[in-house]
Amino acid sequence: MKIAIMGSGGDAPGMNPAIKRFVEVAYEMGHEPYFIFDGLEGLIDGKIAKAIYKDVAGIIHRGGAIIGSSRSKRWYENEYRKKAFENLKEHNIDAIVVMGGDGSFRALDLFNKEFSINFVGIPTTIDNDIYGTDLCLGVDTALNVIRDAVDKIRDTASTFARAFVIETMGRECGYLAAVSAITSGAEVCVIPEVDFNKPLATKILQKEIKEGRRYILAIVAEGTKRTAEIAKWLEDDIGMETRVTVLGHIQRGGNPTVKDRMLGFGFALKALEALNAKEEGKIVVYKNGEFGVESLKDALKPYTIDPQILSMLHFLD
Ligand SMILES: Nc1ncnc2c1ncn2[C@@H]1O[C@H](COP(=O)(O)OP(=O)(O)OP(=O)(O)O)[C@@H](O)[C@H]1O
Ligand SMILES: O=P(O)(O)OC[C@H]1O[C@](O)(CO)[C@@H](O)[C@@H]1O
Repeated sequence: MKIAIMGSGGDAPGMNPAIKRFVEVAYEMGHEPYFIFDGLEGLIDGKIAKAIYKDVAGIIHRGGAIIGSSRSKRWYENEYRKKAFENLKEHNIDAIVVMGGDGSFRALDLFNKEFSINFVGIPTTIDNDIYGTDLCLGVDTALNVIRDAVDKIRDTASTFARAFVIETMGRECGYLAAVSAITSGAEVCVIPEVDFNKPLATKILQKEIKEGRRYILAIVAEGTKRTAEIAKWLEDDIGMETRVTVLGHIQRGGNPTVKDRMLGFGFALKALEALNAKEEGKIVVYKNGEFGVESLKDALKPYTIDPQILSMLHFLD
């Protein structure tokens, strides 16, 4: 088979190890690997090329994706999807492996329904908001970037006796904020999935300050849109000078961790195995330490954060 790999939506560390493994294993299995550059935008513009071993040499440690990614407005119009199909036909591509989030899976599903181009999805997003997989590619590296940032912020917070509000990415999903708050020992965590009990937090923090607490770390998920409000509350009601740090896109960068390299390898291998087994429109998942595939319908179900993680958030109760 001629199989192309592409990135789509937000990039995530681990894409390069996945790309490397994809090319190597595709050749081992007797397939011809291709690259689609710059995501759906590149697919529309015909940025497609055969991949060779040399392309993937020395990329294992690099964040981002050597093949690029994009969000595409044009993809919503049929005329551009038709153009994309013609580009694939020109190269006789049989199937696509797409590294992306739920939006990208929807995009490829629509394409498959219209033009019968099979695809397999690799859940790739730092948000960890895909149902059925314990981890998406890139999450572990993002968590380590956040851990490093919070450790550094703690140094200055404790020196200056200040409160810090640290905003994490994740869209509507509070996974990054929750796990970061737990593993960094933050005093406050505000995520979309849990009601934040402000009166209780006020009572506890005021008591702790009386007893000598010098600084406060508050981790707020971007999806709550409460960063400014929490900063004002810490300053006005809790009475501590407060600063805000929005971590932003640094969370999407950096050398992939060992975990993300291993996940990249495993996801790529499973994606190719799924295509060999003639699976149609499946999503690769990593569950309880094993790689498997699930239907797109399942992958698009609303994600849930592991209740064990949520239960660990009750450190303010
Ligand atoms: N329902 C849809 N139908 C067709 N195409 C879609 C749909 N949703 C998204 N897409 C296409 O897929 C692209 C990627 O989707 P999106 O921007 O939502 O990122 P994603 O894959 O969910 O990843 P991330 O988690 O990083 O945001 C969009 O820019 C758009 O071109
Ligand atoms: O890179 P962009 O298009 O600004 O998107 C940012 C969004 O993408 C993500 O990094 C990944 O989905 C989200 O956490 C964030 O809200």
